[in-house]
Amino acid sequence: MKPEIFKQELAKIGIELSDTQMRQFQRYYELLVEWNEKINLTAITDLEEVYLKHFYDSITLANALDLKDDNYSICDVGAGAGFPSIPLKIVFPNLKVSIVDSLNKRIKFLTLLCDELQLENVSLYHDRAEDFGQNKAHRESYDLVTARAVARLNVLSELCIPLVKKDGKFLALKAAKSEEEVLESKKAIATLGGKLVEEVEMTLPFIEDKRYIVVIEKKKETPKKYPRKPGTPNKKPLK
Ligand SMILES: C[S@@+](CC[C@H](N)C(=O)[O-])C[C@H]1O[C@@H](n2cnc3c(N)ncnc32)[C@H](O)[C@@H]1O
Repeated sequence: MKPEIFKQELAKIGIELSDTQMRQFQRYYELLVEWNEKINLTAITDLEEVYLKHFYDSITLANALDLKDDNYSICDVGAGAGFPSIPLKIVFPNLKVSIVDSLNKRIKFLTLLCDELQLENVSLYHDRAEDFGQNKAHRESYDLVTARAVARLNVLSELCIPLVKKDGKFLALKAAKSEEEVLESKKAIATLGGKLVEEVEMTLPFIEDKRYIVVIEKKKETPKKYPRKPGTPNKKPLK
């Protein structure tokens, strides 16, 4: 998807990008490709593919809730090179973004990126989500928590739901087969204090790939023992 088409496709879903925002995406692309030569950030480096499969795909989260007016705090768990939260921050500058990732090289890239793009109200944390979720400063403190391509939903729920404040939402961006993952995770979601609200289905333009946003609302406090210690959610997923 060429940058101009990206702009047109976003306009179709009610998002109008300014010249400044278009320049921010262009600079994001340049830095991503430049840094990808030094540290592994993404397998996708072709301009049109980055605009579609990273930038546009990240912004599809806006199909699940209106991000325009509320000054939501959003935590992106395992954002890697910044997806989905940095494209969302460019489009919705009112968001208060926190990113937690266990790889310091990626946090360093994001520090430089946020500086170059002059993004305000972005906090970056080098930490494991399992420890971050037990940290009083972050536990049950975000309106929204999101993640893309980090783990299966049952594992991801343990990493993300503890960070969501009561009545807030966990939004998992998923590619195919999300129904299977949702079924497998139902009990874990309930154990962690969440409730499945809906699965928003959409299709990426041009390539017709299906995408899903699993929306989980936090109904009750998460029991203190979750998340368990680093590595355990992955080794012994909640059943
Ligand atoms: C496959 S990458 C996906 C990155 C990005 N979300 C995307 O969609 O392009 C997974 C990222 O999650 C991070 N990650 C994996 N497990 C984690 C954990 N337990 N706590 C924090 N970060 C984690 C990795 O360091 C990596 O940057």
